[in-house]
Amino acid sequence: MTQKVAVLGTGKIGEALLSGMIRAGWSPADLLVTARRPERADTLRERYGVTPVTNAEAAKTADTLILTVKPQDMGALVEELAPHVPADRLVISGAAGIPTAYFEERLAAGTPVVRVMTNTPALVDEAMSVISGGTHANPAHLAIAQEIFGGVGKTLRVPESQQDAATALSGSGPAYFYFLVEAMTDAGILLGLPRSQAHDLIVQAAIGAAVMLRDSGEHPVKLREAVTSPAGTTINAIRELENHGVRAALIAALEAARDRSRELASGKG
Ligand SMILES: NC(=O)C1=CN([C@@H]2O[C@H](COP(=O)(O)OP(=O)(O)OC[C@H]3O[C@@H](n4cnc5c(N)ncnc54)[C@H](OP(=O)(O)O)[C@@H]3O)[C@@H](O)[C@H]2O)C=CC1
Ligand SMILES: O=C(O)[C@@H]1CCC=N1
Repeated sequence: MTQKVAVLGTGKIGEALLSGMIRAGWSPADLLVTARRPERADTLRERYGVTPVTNAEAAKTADTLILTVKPQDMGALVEELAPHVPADRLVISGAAGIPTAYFEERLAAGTPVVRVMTNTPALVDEAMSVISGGTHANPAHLAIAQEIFGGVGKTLRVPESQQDAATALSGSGPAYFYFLVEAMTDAGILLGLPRSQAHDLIVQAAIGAAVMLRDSGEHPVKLREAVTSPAGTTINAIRELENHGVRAALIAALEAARDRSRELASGKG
């Protein structure tokens, strides 16, 4: 961990990663951050003891640059960085959609680029980070990305051709579960429960189900069967979910997210 790492564009994902790296034992002295607004830079310095720098300074000083701006802001950032990034810097992109080739075409020839799709549970060290290397990324570069993102949760290496799908599943995934919790809490209110109680019941059901999915090794169908008693309550709910096409809606939703990730590939959004 003797590397200097810079997080460029430290917003929600950048901060989640930064805070996780510090929890995982990185020294704030080895971490640089960049922000577009001075007050944001001040907040990050006060909160984490890290050093705010300009994008150009980060490019010159850090061994590894992690780019966590929105895909729509990536073009401007890469243009600003290009004259300053020596070809031996490892560039990690955390942006949805944008392929490693985009960076390789715009940065010094031979620059190693790694693409990572993480998610917001990085804030609680439960991220799923999906990692792919570009043309010049060797196993050592991938290992650095794995070390950094492994500090905030699980990692998985995939061919870059699967990154848009991974973005639809795990990158956006937390939002689908929050959406379901929100909808089920509304259902609880319809059934006469106070909102806070409905929220607590659904959240604990979600946590219990998630831990069983992770720890039991059982297929989700088996776990669902164990809840679904013959002529019981659950099967009535499942029938309504099927009647309303929830399974088909989820398949279509994730396909739409995958397609949007592909659209973002140009960096223009
Ligand atoms: N949110 C999520 O769940 C996930 C997001 N991602 C990816 O992570 C990236 C960041 O997303 P997210 O954290 O949500 O977005 P945020 O808008 O929260 O963070 C991006 C930050 O970058 C700053 N910024 C933009 N341009 C520059 C620049 N040129 N120099 C310095 N800072 C700059 C923005 O400043 P300002 O505050 O002024 O706008 C902002 O603070 C995206 O590419 C997204 O695809 C990946 C997985 C999950
Ligand atoms: O919605 C988005 O574009 C980002 C990428 C994955 C999750 N959030």
